[in-house]
Amino acid sequence: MSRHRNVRKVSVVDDDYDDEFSQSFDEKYSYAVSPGTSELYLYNRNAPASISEFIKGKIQEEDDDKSDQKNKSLNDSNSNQQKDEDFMFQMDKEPNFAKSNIKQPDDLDSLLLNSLKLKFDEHDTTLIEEDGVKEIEEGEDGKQFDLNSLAKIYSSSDLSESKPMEIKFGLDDLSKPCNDIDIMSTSIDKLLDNFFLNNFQENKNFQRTKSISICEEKLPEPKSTKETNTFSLNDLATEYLSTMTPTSTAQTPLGSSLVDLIDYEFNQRLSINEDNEERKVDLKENILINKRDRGSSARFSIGSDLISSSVSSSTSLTNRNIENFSLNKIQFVPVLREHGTNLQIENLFKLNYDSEIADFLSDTLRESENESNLKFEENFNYEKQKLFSEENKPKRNKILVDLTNEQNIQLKDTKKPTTETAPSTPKSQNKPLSKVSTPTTQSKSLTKQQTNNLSNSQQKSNSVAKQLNQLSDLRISPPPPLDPAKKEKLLKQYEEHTAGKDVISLIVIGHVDSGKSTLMGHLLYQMGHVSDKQLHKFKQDSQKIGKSSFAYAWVLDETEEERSRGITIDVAQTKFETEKKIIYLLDAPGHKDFIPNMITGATQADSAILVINSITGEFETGFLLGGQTREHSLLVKSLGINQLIIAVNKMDMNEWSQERFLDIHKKLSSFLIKQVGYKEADLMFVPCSGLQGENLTKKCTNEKLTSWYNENSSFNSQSIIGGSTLLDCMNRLKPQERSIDKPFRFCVSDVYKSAQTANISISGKCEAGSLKTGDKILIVPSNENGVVKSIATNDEQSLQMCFAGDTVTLNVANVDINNISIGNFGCDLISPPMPVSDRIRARVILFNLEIPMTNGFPVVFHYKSLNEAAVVKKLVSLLDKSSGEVVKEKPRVLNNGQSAIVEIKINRPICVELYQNYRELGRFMLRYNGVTIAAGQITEIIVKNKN
Ligand SMILES: Nc1nc2c(ncn2[C@@H]2O[C@H](COP(=O)(O)OP(=O)(O)OP(=O)(O)O)[C@@H](O)[C@H]2O)c(=O)[nH]1
Repeated sequence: MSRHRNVRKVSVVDDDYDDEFSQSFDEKYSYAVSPGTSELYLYNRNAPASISEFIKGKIQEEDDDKSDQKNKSLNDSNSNQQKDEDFMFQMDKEPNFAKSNIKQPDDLDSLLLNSLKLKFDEHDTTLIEEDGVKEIEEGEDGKQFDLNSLAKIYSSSDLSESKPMEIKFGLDDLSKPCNDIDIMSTSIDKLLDNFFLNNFQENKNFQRTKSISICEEKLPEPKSTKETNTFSLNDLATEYLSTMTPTSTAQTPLGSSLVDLIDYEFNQRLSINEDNEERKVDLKENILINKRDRGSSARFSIGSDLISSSVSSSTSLTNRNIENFSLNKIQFVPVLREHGTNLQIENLFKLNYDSEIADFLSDTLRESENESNLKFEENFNYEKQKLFSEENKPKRNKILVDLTNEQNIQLKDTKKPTTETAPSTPKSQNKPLSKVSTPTTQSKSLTKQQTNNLSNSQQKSNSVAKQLNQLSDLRISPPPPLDPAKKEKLLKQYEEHTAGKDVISLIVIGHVDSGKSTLMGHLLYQMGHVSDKQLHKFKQDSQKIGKSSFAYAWVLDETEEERSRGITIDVAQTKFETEKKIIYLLDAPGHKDFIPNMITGATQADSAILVINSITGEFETGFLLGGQTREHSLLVKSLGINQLIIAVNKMDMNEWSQERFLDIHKKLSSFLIKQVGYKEADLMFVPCSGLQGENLTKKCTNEKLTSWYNENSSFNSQSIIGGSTLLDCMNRLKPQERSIDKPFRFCVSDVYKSAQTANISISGKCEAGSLKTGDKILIVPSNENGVVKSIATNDEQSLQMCFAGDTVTLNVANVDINNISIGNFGCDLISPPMPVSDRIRARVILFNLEIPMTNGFPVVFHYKSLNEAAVVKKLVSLLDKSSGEVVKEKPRVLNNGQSAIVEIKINRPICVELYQNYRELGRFMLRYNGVTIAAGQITEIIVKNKN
């Protein structure tokens, strides 16, 4: 269901992990306890300890770990510290202890300060007071606090009987023993609850159920609107709505469906009433109205005012699936999930701007496959059409050409592109369907409406006129060859850009828990991309939640949910260089629920490391039908990944057994060669242990391995080169062909407002061509155009140019974030832009089909970072698998293992390229019911004629 996914970046080079992590929380929330500690506490469900006891335990543990010097200084002041700690402890235990022991306010201040300083690890701290609230402030070298950096002391100044003293650790919560707290597994839940509860608490007596504090006196027992202590977001949202609109009679009942809530919300917000029939089309349209009318400042959400207030400007959509939260950037909007046929708001997810929600709703509703959803789709298109109409024409200086509509395009014979005058009025098209298969010499001019738009644009800017001129020459033709002199210059620039190294995107795949993240985390550590300090922290923190074996995996598994669950959810990406290569590493999730994420990652990769769990029984599980070893290798091959390193991992668990390694090699290479279609020369098997770090970057010294795995091994072959390390295998990967001399194509995987400037940051992969700072960029299909102000790698290295194969972030000026979304493409303004269509013909290979494919077969179309609902409209012809010749026209059904040409209708127009023009962009996957059923190559792009 999740359609757009982001490839999360991992700043493994960032030395200050704490700082980065703590910044993931909104400043509004004063985390006295570091997020990590709060999390530990919350996850430790069975611990009856109060938070303070828990923290003390933690500090004790940390103290135990500290260096000798530190211990010495701590020991020197041991008695005072002990006293302070005892005091804190007593204070938690006995509500009146503080009052009876502190005679003057200063006593308390100094006691607390000392006590907290102790926890601050000797950092420079001061106690400040503002509006009766005392707060510990960090000193010069701030941001280093591990614990309690914002411990607040409320109402303590007069110590009167009437005012209870309250020391808050973390978010303002009730003091509750841990096992009474209803804990949800994601921090986002907690933040959400606090968010709502903060706002409701005064009037509504909502109980705070999911965070922590220590109070000297308990707050009055809150009342709940339910028997239980927890509330669904629905309840809260409904409550919110009734709070915000007290005069309204249209109350939405508890447990309202999503539809009710949205309907209600938008009627309120947009003043849609009975009199305004035009606007009161239906709920779904309202969403789009919101999207377009309210601009980027408005967010579609229940309680959007409140939500907006806690939103920072540099937010970003990382994933539409609630499972895939990253805590790095916090923003709240509802996540929609299906419950049978009823859609309900169930949780939150973050989103960067409004247009995403419309897309998302569109997907969600469409996927539930009922009548109203189809209606929604129509409305969506209707709204989209309206966007391009004269009256709704945005005032900004941009090109508004709906290239998806053939009515807007006139085919004409002229070989010359039109000049800079306004394009001619279109002639009507009578062809029902015009297949714009490749290559074609037809070019297209624009409609009257477009002409007007273009004329306006021309008046405003000559350069835009030039761009429009280019657009009028749209055609799906092979990319024009580059002038030889320019090509030579470009290749020279590329050589400088890469310092003569090959650039390779490498995805790490394999069955769940095979050790992918651990292997890569350890490799990055050995290569110096993770500091000892970071690793120490990962080890400590993972140990605290009983997951010490995941310490290395935490290098790449950055999100709280990934760490607590011990699985990778989103694709994490990092970059490093070897002797011969510049490697973009993508760590994919192994769990079958996250295959769409894995596919998104794989679409960006050139080669793959398939990680195998060599433990007896484990390899077999991953390899059996339904295991991800099989599925992943089939998927990556279908996506055009032709080289595979097979890391036979966890060899420490079977005593580095030669027999086991060779057994796995035999079974797997046979499968990969015979069934998946790899050549033996493109496979490299390497034994290793990610956990022990053996045979990753350095030659293994363990005799159990070196005795049989060396240059003289009798079994050495094309796919086993004895003695090679994992890094050797990476260096041995063959260089990829890059379409550097083709027109620029940039697949958008993330969009967000730049934190530093008013520009928009667009992350993604440069699939073809090149781009330099100062170049203009056209985003399709919205035809948004802007100027590239800067280019940066994901480790924030600034670049003058990017080339095919690079994964970068473009900082673009003069574009509207609302008109750019994940899955869009960036093109240059020199060559014809990328074709946009909702209908293609493709050659597909079918596998995993549980039911035969017939006309009208519903699928999810996975193309680069997009997943779109689609339908296989026609089975055009059955092909001979090896020769590709047509065996049968119009087959009635297709089955597993067959190859065919099919026509696919995608639910909305998207940017696509023909396989023969751009191999990188001509491939896609089809999934049905959560299973990948086909891989395909786009052979024709069909433009629909509405006449
Ligand atoms: N003994 C041993 N254990 C390992 C090795 N590599 C990983 N593990 C353990 O296997 C478990 C899973 O490791 P991960 O790195 O999270 O596995 P993964 O494949 O990334 O998991 P997903 O991404 O969720 O599929 C952890 O407990 C690791 O410590 C190894 O080489 N030897």
